[in-house]
Amino acid sequence: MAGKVYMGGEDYEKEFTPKDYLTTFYSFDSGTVAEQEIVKFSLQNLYQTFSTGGVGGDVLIDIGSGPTIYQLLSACEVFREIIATDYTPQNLQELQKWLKKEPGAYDWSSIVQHVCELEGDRSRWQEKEAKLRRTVTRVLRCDVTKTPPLGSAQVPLADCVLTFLAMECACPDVDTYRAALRRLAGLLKPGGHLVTLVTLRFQHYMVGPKKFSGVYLEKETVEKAIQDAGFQVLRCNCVSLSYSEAYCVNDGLYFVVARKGPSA
Ligand SMILES: C[S@@+](CC[C@H](N)C(=O)[O-])C[C@H]1O[C@@H](n2cnc3c(N)ncnc32)[C@H](O)[C@@H]1O
Repeated sequence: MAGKVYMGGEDYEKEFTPKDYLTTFYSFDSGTVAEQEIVKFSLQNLYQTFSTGGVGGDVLIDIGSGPTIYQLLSACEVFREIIATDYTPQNLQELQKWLKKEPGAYDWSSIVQHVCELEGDRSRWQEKEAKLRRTVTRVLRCDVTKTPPLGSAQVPLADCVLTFLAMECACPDVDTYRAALRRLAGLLKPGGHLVTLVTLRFQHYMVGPKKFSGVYLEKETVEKAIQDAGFQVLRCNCVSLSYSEAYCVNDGLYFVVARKGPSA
């Protein structure tokens, strides 16, 4: 329906079309400049975090994975197991299509090649894809507004929780966002890492013709919510990058690496 703004769980299940989302935001080589710059910013920070940044370990849980795998490409070199999660069943199906190399799966090769270039050898991109497929062991439903966020799934405490561009879409207000971060802290071992990218001053984004809203967050609100959830911020990178206005209305991006304190 023209003009309707979608928000939260049920709307995602009914209205979110993975392929529309992927072609708008992840066309990369053939896409729009603003979206390409944001993917490059994400990949550079993820590469740094999971290489010289020293974040690694046994299990990484990706919260709100959506239909995307770009956020896992550097992490798969330093984690034994990755668990991808999302609210929306059709996103999990899209992920499985790529993981199982099924017909119609999204072509991530230009982004995979970019990550391999960052890591020093662009030619190993097919090896990298195979490595990621081996490392993602589970694809689970999740709802960050519920306790526990992964429902009845039995998962070990993780060494890292990754969540990119999801929490601001999942939470209608700051209190829900703060509570959701505390739930993510509960998924981590003490000393475990939170790695997150948040769109600042987010108003809405388009998935095909559908408009989805979320919570409007300032940098300071994100930082305080992370600290109040029991994390110590180790590294942050706030930039004025914004999406093409036709696709998403935000003003800036905030990348944060934080560590769960002993008492959290
Ligand atoms: C903008 S997409 C981000 C996808 C991907 N992480 C990326 O970096 O492009 C937002 C995602 O949040 C998910 N989501 C919405 N509500 C959620 C909730 N309550 N719990 C977990 N995920 C949710 C949606 O299904 C969607 O995949």
